[in-house]
Amino acid sequence: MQLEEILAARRDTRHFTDEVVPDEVLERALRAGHMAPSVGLTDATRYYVVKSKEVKQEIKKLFQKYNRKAADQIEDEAQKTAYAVLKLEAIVDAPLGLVVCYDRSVLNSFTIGTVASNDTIRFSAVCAVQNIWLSLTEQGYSMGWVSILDYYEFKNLLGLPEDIEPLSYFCVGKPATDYDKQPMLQQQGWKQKSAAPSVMEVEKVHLPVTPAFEPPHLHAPQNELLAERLQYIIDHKTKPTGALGVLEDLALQIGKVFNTTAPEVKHPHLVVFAADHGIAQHGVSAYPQEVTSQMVKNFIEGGAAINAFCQQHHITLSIVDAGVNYDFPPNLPILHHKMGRGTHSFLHGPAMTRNQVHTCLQKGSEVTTSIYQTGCNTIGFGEMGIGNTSTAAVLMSLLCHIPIEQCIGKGTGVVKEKLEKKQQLLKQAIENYQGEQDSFAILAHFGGFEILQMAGAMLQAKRKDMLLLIDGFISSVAFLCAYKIEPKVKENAVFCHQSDEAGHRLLLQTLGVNPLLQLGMRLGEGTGCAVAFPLLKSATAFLNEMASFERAGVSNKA
Ligand SMILES: Cc1cc2ncn([C@H]3O[C@H](COP(=O)(O)O)[C@@H](O)[C@H]3O)c2cc1C
Ligand SMILES: O=C(O)c1cccnc1
Repeated sequence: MQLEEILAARRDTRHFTDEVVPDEVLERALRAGHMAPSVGLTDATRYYVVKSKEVKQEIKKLFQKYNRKAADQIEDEAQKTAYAVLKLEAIVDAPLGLVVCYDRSVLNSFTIGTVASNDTIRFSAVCAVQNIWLSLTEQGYSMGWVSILDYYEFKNLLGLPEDIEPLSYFCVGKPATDYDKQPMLQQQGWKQKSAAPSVMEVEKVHLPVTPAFEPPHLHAPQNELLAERLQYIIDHKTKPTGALGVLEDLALQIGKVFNTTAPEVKHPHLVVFAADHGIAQHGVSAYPQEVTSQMVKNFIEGGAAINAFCQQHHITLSIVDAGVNYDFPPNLPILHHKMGRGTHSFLHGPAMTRNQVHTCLQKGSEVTTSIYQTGCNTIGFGEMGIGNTSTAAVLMSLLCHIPIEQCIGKGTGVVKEKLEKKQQLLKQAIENYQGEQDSFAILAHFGGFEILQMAGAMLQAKRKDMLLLIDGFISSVAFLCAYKIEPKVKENAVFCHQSDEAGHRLLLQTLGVNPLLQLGMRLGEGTGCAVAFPLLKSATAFLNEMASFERAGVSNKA
């Protein structure tokens, strides 16, 4: 067969005969895969063959679980019915299964072509898949790509080593049909393939113009007279002096921030900034990177912890895609401020550029402005980003000059060897850093799109005289970044909860602040802010509603 013929005949196949695939056929196909280009000559593509019926059956169950999930997402009834009859896999019926994987441990040392995106390792595996597909077609066989799988569960099911990531599962065999020489989905009337490739010419460049982020111009210093008046009112409520403890400090702070003796929390809002981290590729989290995008969907569907607490306290929730490694549909109800598909790993090079730091601060600031315009005066900051306790730990260490060991915690639950690996990697990353020591250089090198957008949002909230609710470890590190730019941001910040993440207590101490709660939580998402919210309401309630000694006719102390 000529190349053109092979290309035209290649089909994503779901219907196979039970004819065994001879070893020579598979070997020839895998040799073709091995001839495919690989980024930086990494040769990181790995193959696993599945022949066992039992293994196939378990993989099929996983497919069925996710296929049900996919079907549930279809709203149109006719489309749902059409979808139900499509055969989208042949896991059990195909004589052979092939798992194409890539070994991400190649990222542990310098690898050509991965500086901009380590997706290139995965893309290399895809090139191998296409070669295998063409070789099988040439030999009279075919393959089907099973993409409806949860890769994390799939990886666990196969017992793949930690650094081996599955690209997908492929059904291999002799095709039982040629689908009338067209893609199966077209033959079945699901969709028509476009007649010709879509091609356009780029005729000019659009050079980025990033205005340097302007630190907030603050209004007049906080009003001393007002502070005295507030303290007087608090002290003359019908209670022993200081008897409402922390609520008194909180009432004083809220009054000062809102510049009134009768403060009210208006349209409270919680923003979760989500982004991915290149460092997650090195296995520093107990969970895979896909969880970030999956949790964003969970936030939208209302299923996360922060949804429950926001609903409980009537707090409006917004989600920002600050740089998740996933392309969300543009019509998803999130704020699209994507800086990229995750930062680069900071192990050997910078996570982002200085320009990106400025853009993050700017975009974060825009998020707050849009929320402020809804009449909100109280804003909480949460985050979601697999690997972000690592980024946060390094930023804390370098910005506060605290040894990294004291900043690292177990994050999502890394223990024993994995925790040791996290410690080693982060130590190594800091040792590898040869750049300047100013805050912006450090922020650019170690990054965190969501952390810096949060910092920008906090600075703008200060500028707008809003009350800032700070959550756990990561939110506090974002605050630290904002504080390095404008220390007065502290006047407006309420530290809601001391997380169980190891570095948080020390960070709060270093910032000289006291958290409202310590509930042993270590989640993030802004949950600490939401849980502490009733305390703010109690603070304003006693200030606004309690009688003074004079009004109630109660005798004050002698
Ligand atoms: C299901 C799930 C929901 C979460 N919600 C917040 N995080 C939290 O855990 C992550 C940080 O921990 P590490 O650095 O170990 O990855 C962040 O995404 C944080 O928001 C979650 C983590 C998971 C797994
Ligand atoms: O305190 C936090 O913000 C935190 C701790 C562990 C995991 N995720 C977030």
